[in-house]
Amino acid sequence: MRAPDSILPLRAERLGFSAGGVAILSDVSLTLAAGAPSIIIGPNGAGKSVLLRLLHGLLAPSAGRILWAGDAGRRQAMVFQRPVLLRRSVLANAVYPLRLAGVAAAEREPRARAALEMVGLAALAERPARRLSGGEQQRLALARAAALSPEVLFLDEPCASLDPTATRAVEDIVGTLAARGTKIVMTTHDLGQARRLAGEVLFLDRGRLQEQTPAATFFNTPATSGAAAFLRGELVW
Ligand SMILES: Nc1ncnc2c1ncn2[C@@H]1O[C@H](COP(=O)(O)OP(=O)(O)OP(=O)(O)O)[C@@H](O)[C@H]1O
Repeated sequence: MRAPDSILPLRAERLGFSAGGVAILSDVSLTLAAGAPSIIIGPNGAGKSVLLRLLHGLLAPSAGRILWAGDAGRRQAMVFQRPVLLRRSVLANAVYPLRLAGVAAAEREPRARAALEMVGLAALAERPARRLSGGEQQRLALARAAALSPEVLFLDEPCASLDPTATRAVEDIVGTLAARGTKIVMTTHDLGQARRLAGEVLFLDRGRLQEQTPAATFFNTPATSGAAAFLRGELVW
């Protein structure tokens, strides 16, 4: 089923990515539909970030193709492990992408402030963004993306360098966005986090998609021996 005017589902057909003659992703086919978060997990170097960058359009596939159901344009966004913030205030960082997106001037600040409120940074709006803690910076990056109301939000290891409290704050924001109807597609190293957030799990191993399975099924009865070994902690991260 597809809502009218939706950019979902997103389909990848036999996606491949090679660099310097080395295959990094091979033959990845998947469909991402609206609904609960899709969480991509797998050992170190499996190709999780590369897959996310391909889907977002930051990398061009060496093989296969990516098909959105509508004009994805600015309706999909990505937040990276280490956000790059402007050397300006928190508020200015949240306003800037709205200006780039052509949002009417009068609407920018209210939308940016609402997004800051959502991530718990409203009180820090006038602070220099680069003075924020790592967790606050990541929350600002999420606010900046959320202000654009994307239908799909790609998150690449958003909690990689955060402590448990900051991690939970980011997870709460991800949960809020998902509940509002934003499709979250996220990579993580943290199996606990995957259990907490995932509607479905995509398990990637050595550049191949081994499973795309509803989360409860994946964690209880993974279909592949590789995923079972990974869940037992037997695959190198
Ligand atoms: N643009 C690129 N050019 C060449 N090699 C790359 C490029 N991007 C990633 N790689 C290599 O591709 C492999 C997969 O990288 P990727 O970052 O997607 O893995 P990952 O699953 O996200 O790993 P990790 O869990 O360590 O973050 C790695 O061996 C990496 O060095």
